[in-house]
Amino acid sequence: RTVGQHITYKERIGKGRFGAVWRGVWLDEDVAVKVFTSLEETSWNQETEIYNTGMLRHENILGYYASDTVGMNSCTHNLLIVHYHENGSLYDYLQCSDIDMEEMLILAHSASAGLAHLHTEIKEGTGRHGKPAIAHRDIKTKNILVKSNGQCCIGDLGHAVRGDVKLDAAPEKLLVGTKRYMAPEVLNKELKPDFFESFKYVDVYAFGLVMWEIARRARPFAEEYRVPFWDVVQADPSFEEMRQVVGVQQQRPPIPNKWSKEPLMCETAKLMRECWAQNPKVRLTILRVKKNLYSMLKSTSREH
Ligand SMILES: Nc1cccc(Nc2ncnc3[nH]ccc(=O)c23)c1
Repeated sequence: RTVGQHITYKERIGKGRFGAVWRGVWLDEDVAVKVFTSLEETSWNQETEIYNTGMLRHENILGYYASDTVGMNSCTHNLLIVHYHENGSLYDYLQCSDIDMEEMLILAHSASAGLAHLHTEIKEGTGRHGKPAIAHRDIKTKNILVKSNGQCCIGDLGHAVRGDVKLDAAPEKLLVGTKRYMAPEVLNKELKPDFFESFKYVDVYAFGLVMWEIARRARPFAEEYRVPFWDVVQADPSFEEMRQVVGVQQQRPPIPNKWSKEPLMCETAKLMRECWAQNPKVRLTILRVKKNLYSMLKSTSREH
């Protein structure tokens, strides 16, 4: 009896594009199990392969237990078993509570630390397996989870690509990710697939939008939760709609004037602007974003 059979399924907690997510118990551990239907085999394979890349364990990457295939006669199901987080996604978390500036910085910094770990190539060392640089390609608040310690961890690696493998650069293969969060170069179909850095620039653009979603919920200026471009494109926007708004008109989420009264909100606004710049090469690296957020975090009250 392989890993898949030992799971006790408790309740269905999510329904994504790729299969459903269940809360379960496996060997006394709370787990989340993503159940892929057989037609989502590629996404399950990709997410499994990425998780099995060496040295992918990190406090700000969604913890992986196992992948398994369980078959009931004809229909087989592919499973991905990960750590369970009661708070759910950052998208869920930001809906139900506003936050203070320190929480804002902890959420943003920890998410940037997870993305920085993905982006960073770690060379083989004595006794270390190393890891290739990895680009996520679907950064958004729904793919980031909130841990009980208030830090984020990055999930949903189904679209991730490694810097050390040749990518099938068929044009339609490059239009992955969530349209609302697509960078201008993706929407204008100007992405350079043979240049791995361009996938990192795409991640940083989306990270800027995530920072805006978090910052908007920070007291004393907290506003209702909104997704980026909530007021300029319709729900489930088309590719063409997003291309017009982000690619052609170069629109970005609005920075409220009242943020200029508070130095930390000013700096946060500056950071997100440097993430979502139209020209990919002008954007900060996620490592620089992480360092800036950490120095802002240190300047707030409690030590970190
Ligand atoms: N990428 C990926 C793969 C497998 C499960 C998930 N989702 C989750 N993982 C951990 N805790 C959670 N808590 C609440 C809702 C969730 O959806 C959830 C994401």
